[in-house]
Amino acid sequence: MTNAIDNQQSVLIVDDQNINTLVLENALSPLYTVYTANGGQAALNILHSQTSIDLVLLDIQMPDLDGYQVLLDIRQNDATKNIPVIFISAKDAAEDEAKGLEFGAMDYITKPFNITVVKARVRNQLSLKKKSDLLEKLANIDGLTEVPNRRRYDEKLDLEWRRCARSSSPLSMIMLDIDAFKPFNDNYGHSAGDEILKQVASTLSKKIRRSGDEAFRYGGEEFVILLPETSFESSIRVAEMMREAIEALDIPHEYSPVEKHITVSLGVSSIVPVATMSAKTLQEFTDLQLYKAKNAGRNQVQGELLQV
Ligand SMILES: Nc1nc2c(ncn2[C@@H]2O[C@H](COP(=O)(O)OP(=O)(O)OP(=O)(O)O)[C@@H](O)[C@H]2O)c(=O)[nH]1
Repeated sequence: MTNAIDNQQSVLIVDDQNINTLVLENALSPLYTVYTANGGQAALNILHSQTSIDLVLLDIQMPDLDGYQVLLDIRQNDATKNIPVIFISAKDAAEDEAKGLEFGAMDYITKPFNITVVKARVRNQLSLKKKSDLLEKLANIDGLTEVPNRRRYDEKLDLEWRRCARSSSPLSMIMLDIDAFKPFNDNYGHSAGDEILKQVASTLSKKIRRSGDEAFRYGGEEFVILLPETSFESSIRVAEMMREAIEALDIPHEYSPVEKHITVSLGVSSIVPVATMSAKTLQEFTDLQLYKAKNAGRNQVQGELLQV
């Protein structure tokens, strides 16, 4: 295995014949980070680990899991379903190639292969992968604040809801809304308002320490933070820390009825999700906590455990 270099794309070569693996590895490792597996199960072990793979070169006939079974697993798994696969096989009949492509492979190379052609096809697939990764990233990021957007939040909420339900662990949510943002915009101007949104987003992102936690722009001047596997008490502490951090920015707001600087209100809730319930239940309950914080005078955290 070659050491990963920053920004270098990664290729996983799967073949039970060592000689094929060696030839491919020699040709590709000067250009990419290369991983190798000598069977289907070994390939899935690599793909299911944290390693990020950009392309799989997959043999079809292997003694344990064959290439079709590996490809099926790749497509069924959320974390791997978008990884392009090139079949590389001695099965060289037109119907084998058609079957491989219909199965979901992006390309099909027959053995014995010409290494220059393999390199060109690998380069083409990796170039497409780079573009689709970029589009995926842009589709999930809020253009103004550069934090993940509502679309990404909807996906993540659904994913974490199901994950926490499986492990019976709490999922917590914080909803945060800037206080008196309308008078800020009205008096300081819309672009000054945009700057505040950027500063709030960046402060929230800095305050997020655990790897599973994430802040999203929910819409307008509202943000939502998801904290998987986090207790209600811990989430209240995180919310209070965020409130203090934004207040500490000390951004003047002469027209706020709350303080003479920018403040935020936060609602917090937690639940141990059950698969039969909708994740929106938690969202609506957290929104209710935010409403309580606004009604109780703003610049504060309100929360309640959601029990089923
Ligand atoms: N600058 C800027 N303003 C935005 C953006 N999205 C929403 N807003 C403004 O956010 C303000 C939200 O105002 P309201 O919902 O009345 O709330 P508020 O004045 O913050 O009052 P409370 O939330 O009750 O404290 C409106 O003036 C919107 O125009 C944005 O992207 N940029």
